[in-house]
Amino acid sequence: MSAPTVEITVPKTGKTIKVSTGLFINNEFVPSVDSKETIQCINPATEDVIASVVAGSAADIDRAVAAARAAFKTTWGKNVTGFERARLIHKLADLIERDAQELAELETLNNGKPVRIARDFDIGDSVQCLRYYAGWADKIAGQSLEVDNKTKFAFTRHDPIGVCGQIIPWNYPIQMWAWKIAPALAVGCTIVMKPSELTPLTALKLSELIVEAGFPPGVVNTVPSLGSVGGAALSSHMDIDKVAFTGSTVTGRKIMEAASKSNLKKVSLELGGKSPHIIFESADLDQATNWALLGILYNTGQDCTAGSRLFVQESIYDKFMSALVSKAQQLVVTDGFDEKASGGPVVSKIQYDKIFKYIGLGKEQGAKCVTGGEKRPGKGYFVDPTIFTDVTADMKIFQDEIFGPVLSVTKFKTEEEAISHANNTAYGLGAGLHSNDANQCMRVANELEAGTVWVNQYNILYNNVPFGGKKQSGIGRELGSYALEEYTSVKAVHWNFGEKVDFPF
Ligand SMILES: NC(=O)C1=CN([C@@H]2O[C@H](COP(=O)(O)OP(=O)(O)OC[C@H]3O[C@@H](n4cnc5c(N)ncnc54)[C@H](O)[C@@H]3O)[C@@H](O)[C@H]2O)C=CC1
Ligand code: BAL
Repeated sequence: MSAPTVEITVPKTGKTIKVSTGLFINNEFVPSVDSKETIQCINPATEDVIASVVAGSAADIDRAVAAARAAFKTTWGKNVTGFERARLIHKLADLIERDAQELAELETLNNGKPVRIARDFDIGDSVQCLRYYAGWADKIAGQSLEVDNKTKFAFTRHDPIGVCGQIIPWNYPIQMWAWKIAPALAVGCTIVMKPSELTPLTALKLSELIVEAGFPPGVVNTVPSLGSVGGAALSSHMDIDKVAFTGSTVTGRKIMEAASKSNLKKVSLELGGKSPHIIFESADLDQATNWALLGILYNTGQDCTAGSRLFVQESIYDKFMSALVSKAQQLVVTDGFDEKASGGPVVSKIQYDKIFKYIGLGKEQGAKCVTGGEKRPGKGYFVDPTIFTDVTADMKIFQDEIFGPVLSVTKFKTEEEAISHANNTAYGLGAGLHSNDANQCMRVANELEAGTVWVNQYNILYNNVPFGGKKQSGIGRELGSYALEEYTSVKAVHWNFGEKVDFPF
């Protein structure tokens, strides 16, 4: 039996896109084994239901894992050359590039982000990410190690780790899909992908491209499911070798616990943040205001590296803040299909309510809201850029990840004070600083406790540069050659070509 489909007409091109709303297993769309539950996909700009997709069960995860294991043992894993893996990944990248507009519009409908950004940045980067890892696929190599010049040597193999569960969030549904599958496929792993229940549509559409690219059945499988069902089943599965996750720190802890209580699978976690962004008095103030706004408002603040705590040196504070607030008020937050949109709605009612809860807490705890912070009338989960000043370290808006367009600003006097404020957090994902003093840039970058530090810029990532967190922002690295280590298992082979052993020894 095949799975149902839904026809969705996207506003910009007026095209009608057919999306399968079932599970994608063994290169086919199929209904659930036992679940009658569905997940409703909402357009956050209008609050309309776009589609309902299957809510996969634990039994569906079992079926997908079995397909992935069979492929790993037969058509993928060590049974396919790196050259062939590269060819297929390149083909997938080409197909995504071909369908970029359609995919972008579907992404905007379900996630809310501006279609221009979805197409040119999220999808543009995803295509590059696939091509970057396609380049690695035929270059996965171990080491040859001298242990004894006469009778023995050793070498290592970098084997694919096996079947990988990949659990992705809703803030970058296509891009996180690409970041996860590209390195895994490049080294020869097979995949069971669980998209976020809030944004499953593009992962289902991308699954069609997996077939068209020519990947063998079972190499990539997609199971839309609730986190507490499908995500939990993947994390505790006895036949999954690795779980890669992007999402909240709370869920990251659950995944690690489930992994430790099941088969001790390898886990990589890309979690939350409360990233500091420091503006020193020598900075180019016009540029620094632009980067500060991009840091907090890109993707409507729904970004794990959002520069949500801004520290501004006292001597430039008034001038900087007046420019920052005036620019923030010029940004257009509206339906992502509107050409003028710099930002769209936040993804869901839950996220909208969470953001306004924190805005309320900021006001209650004595921070000064200098722009935004009010609900708009009408439909859609729109939150205007919101800036709080006079924020102190004891306030909730200073410590907690809000995941919305809400900036906390704190004034500082000295470099030491700025560093101390910046590191006063349980998180350690991103950090940024602006200064024209090269020695200061180097000193401060060295002191900041974060997996990524941006100097005189913010939030710009490249596929060849590693990304990940320290402290409670995560474990492991994505992107760059570092991500390959997350998906490989190193085997040491010791070879004897002459040494004899006496018996009894
Ligand atoms: N670091 C990041 O990029 C992200 C951070 N977040 C943070 O998390 C907050 C809550 O958002 P949520 O959507 O609830 O995040 P979440 O961490 O619950 O969801 C992310 C993914 O984890 C899955 N999941 C949920 N519970 C699970 C479980 N027990 N086992 C395995 N997988 C599970 C979800 O289905 C989704 O696919 C946001 O307000 C934000 O602060 C959310 C999304 C991305
Ligand atoms: N911007 C990096 C990925 C994330 O926010 O989840």
